[in-house]
Amino acid sequence: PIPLQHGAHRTGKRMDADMAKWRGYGLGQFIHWGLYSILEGKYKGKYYNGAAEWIRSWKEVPNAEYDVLNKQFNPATFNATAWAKMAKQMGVKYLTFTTKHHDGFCLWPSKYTDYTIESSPYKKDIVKEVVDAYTKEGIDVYLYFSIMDWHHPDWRYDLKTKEDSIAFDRFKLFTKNQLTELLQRYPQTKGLWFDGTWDNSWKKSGAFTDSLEQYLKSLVPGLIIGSRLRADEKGNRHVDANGVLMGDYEQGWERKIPKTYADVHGNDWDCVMTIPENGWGYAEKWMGHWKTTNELIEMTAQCVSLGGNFVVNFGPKADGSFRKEEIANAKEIGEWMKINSDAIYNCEYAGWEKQDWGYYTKKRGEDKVYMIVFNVPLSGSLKIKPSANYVVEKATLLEGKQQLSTEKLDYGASFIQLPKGKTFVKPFVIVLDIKPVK
Ligand SMILES: C#C[C@@H]1N[C@@H](C)[C@@H](O)[C@H]1O
Repeated sequence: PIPLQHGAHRTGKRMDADMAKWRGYGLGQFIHWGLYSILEGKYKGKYYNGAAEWIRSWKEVPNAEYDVLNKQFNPATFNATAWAKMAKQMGVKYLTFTTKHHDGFCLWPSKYTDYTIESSPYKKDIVKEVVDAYTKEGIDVYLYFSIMDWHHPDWRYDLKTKEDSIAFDRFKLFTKNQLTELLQRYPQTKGLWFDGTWDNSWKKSGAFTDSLEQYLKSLVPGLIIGSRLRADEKGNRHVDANGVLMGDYEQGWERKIPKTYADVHGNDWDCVMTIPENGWGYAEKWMGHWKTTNELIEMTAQCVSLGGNFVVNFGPKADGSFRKEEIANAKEIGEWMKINSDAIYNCEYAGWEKQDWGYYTKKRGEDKVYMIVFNVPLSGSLKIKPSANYVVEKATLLEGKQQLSTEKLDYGASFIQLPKGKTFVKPFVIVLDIKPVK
């Protein structure tokens, strides 16, 4: 291997209790809320053809006009408890919430800049309201933080001159101070979700990213940080020059899901996903296809079946209310999770040969495999092929507990017979009680 001082300091998964809990979440919620929510993806009647939270980068929007939106931000009817209760009903186990996005506006009263919620008519500490409300509902909170900060005068995309480096040194201290502030003000925080770390300035700061991660974990032992924070001393991100993951889990699955288990390289991972095709902050017009609840449930099953978590993004309006489509998705996912969450929470990759009807998940530490069925074959028989180290003792519909008959086939496969005459109109789960083969 290539000798590295600031590459990965651990190979393989983190195996402590905090990470075990993270591994078992299954379903999470992302929330993007900030000044961009005021513009709603449009400006002077023209619609931005990009992600709404990036509208400041659109040439139609003068930065000076965007940057004073803080004077308008006033979600007077914002109710963090209502958000948390919607999330609880949806069945999410963790939240990732934007404290500061690329525009540099802080939703907490940071003392390291005046570009914060205190400079808005709203004034109150939104991060605290959200952290407290979700924690009270038993949902773990992770704080999203953009390293790239378009508003800060010392931010640099690259370090070309001595002046760049002097400015960026100030910026790195500013960053460290803000992160310290977040962890000290919101001690319930379970982890940090970094973004905006793709530019050369950060890639050239490998040593700093390494010391920063170690410093943050010294402040909060057990803190969970994904692979987007670090760069090694050669400018590699996510994985170091030896291909080893830098971070507690792979954070590259943004709006994409691994195809096979091989794609996750034995790492922990989660997928963060928009309901429209792209766009995280509120946009009046969602771009392209809007994912249905069944699609979002299938993506959840797909992620958990490959050993990851699935995180659905919500983009509330400037007043803190959610659009009706997101409210419907949350409600319908919650109704499905109420019946089927056994197949999602604390489950892992089963390692059985994937079949066309859907996805397997395996309960961590138990002899139970779940079949999450999306495609019922016309034959009404679902083929399964357990891994050689297990035999199936019993097959039961999770909802209603009806036992299903099975028919042995060659090569260790079996058919599971669905009840005749029963039509399935929603994805459903079959529980397989399995026994290890001595
Ligand atoms: C690109 C990019 C950012 N990463 C996603 C999680 C959103 O925050 C988007 O703006």
